[in-house]
Amino acid sequence: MANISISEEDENIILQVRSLGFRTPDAAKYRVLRLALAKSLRIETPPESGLDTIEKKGRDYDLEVVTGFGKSENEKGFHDFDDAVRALLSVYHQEDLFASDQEYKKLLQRHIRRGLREIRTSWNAGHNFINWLREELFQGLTSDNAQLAVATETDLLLDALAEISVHAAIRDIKQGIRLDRYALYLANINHLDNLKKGLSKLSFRLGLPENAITLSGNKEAGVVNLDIPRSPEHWKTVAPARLNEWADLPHPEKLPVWLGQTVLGENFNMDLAEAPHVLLAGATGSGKTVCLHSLICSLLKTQSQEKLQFALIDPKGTELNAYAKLPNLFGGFVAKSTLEAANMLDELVETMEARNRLFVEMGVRDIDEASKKSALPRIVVVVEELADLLMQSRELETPLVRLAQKARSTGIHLVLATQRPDAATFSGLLRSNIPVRIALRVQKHTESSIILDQKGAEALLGKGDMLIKLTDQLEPIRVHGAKIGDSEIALAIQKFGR
Ligand SMILES: Nc1ncnc2c1ncn2[C@@H]1O[C@H](COP(=O)(O)OP(=O)(O)OP(=O)(O)O)[C@@H](O)[C@H]1O
Repeated sequence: MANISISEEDENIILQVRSLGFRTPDAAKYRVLRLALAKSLRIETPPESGLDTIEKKGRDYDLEVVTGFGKSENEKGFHDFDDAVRALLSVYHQEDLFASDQEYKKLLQRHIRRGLREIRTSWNAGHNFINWLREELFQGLTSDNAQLAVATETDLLLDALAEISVHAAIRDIKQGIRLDRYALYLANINHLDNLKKGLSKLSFRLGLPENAITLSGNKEAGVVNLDIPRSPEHWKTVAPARLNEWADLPHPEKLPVWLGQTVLGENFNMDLAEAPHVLLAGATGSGKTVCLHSLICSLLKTQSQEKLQFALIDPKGTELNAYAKLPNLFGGFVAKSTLEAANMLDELVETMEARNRLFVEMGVRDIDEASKKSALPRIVVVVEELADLLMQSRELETPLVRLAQKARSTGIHLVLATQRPDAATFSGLLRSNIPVRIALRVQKHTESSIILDQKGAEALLGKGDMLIKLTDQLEPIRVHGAKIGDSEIALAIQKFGR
């Protein structure tokens, strides 16, 4: 029987695709050879004759298993599509390959070797295999074929769902900013349990990291939303211009803050005055500083100097420099050293107490009532790295806790950022008084639990992908931030300065 010989390198890539791409180490290897053939046929020029020689031979594959050549139609387990392959190659090479088995085998081997070489160079185990397949095999297709690509993806999803015993119909697919949202109709309610339990297997099966796929409710009965992330090349960006557009709208909130857009692209904003304090945590590089900029710039763009002051504490000394020239900074500067931070926190506690005394004299309960009689600015306190601050001086937790417990009614609000969400940084006393939590991507699910009281942040996509929990009762909302840069910050400061 005619054979297809391949090199040792090619045999290695077959093994890799099988175990790391398809993620089924015992899948038939000939599937990878067929993939290589498809890949080679996508190239317009015929494979060179140089491919006929190989340096280090790997092994031979029987054509019988690759195309079904020589198998009788009645034999079980193999579909003989040798005729189809032969016809394809005949058209491709403009020669009748039904006339010569030898010529057919030679050209088929060239294609397979070329295809495997292409796979070796364009895919590696770190890539998302499904996305790679989509790009490599379906790129540049007409819209009809693009629909075919979507259909293939949908089939893959349905197959993967069937493997975890979920039989579903896809009601709708919406392309979000970084995720595709599949609305799945489950005829049998028991399948919802299977889906919940099988989510990580589903992620694995679709070539995604564990927990990458998330589930949420849908208004329609029997329907759930499955959010499946796309690879970063296919993300849409949330442009910083969205913040400007949002800032131009009327805002009933006292301290409106825009943090980005939800999965399907709706603006996400909240009222920091109602929060009334926020923890913002995520691993290094997850986008904390950029998110802080979004928060600060929202306030600069919507508030005036008479209504708002910032108290800025930046133990790293590098992240909040852009705001050093703000006209009405609390204390007049950005606190960087431990001593400066300690003094600033003490002054904030004194301000809180002085305001409380003033409210008693005025016969009012809080800043809202007081502001009707005399202008008092709210104060937003930003700590850029809580862990650094507390490591330098553990005592600084005391004024922070006092502010967290009592400052709300006096119009002082805390925004505490940290890249180390551990029990030492975010102690029980702070936890119970900081209700709003923003989690960017973290390393471990235990860190996610410290921030949100549940896992999930370890599976975020980084770069401003976040889960926001507004109160203890609500499920966190997924939001993608905008990359607010120096020019947006400069413009926001200019607007506030006026
Ligand atoms: N919303 C976003 N959209 C796109 N890219 C982003 C976004 N947010 C952050 N990034 C990218 O991630 C990088 C790191 O962001 P950032 O400096 O905010 O992280 P960080 O969590 O503060 O890191 P560190 O703790 O090390 O300071 C940015 O330089 C930017 O390239």
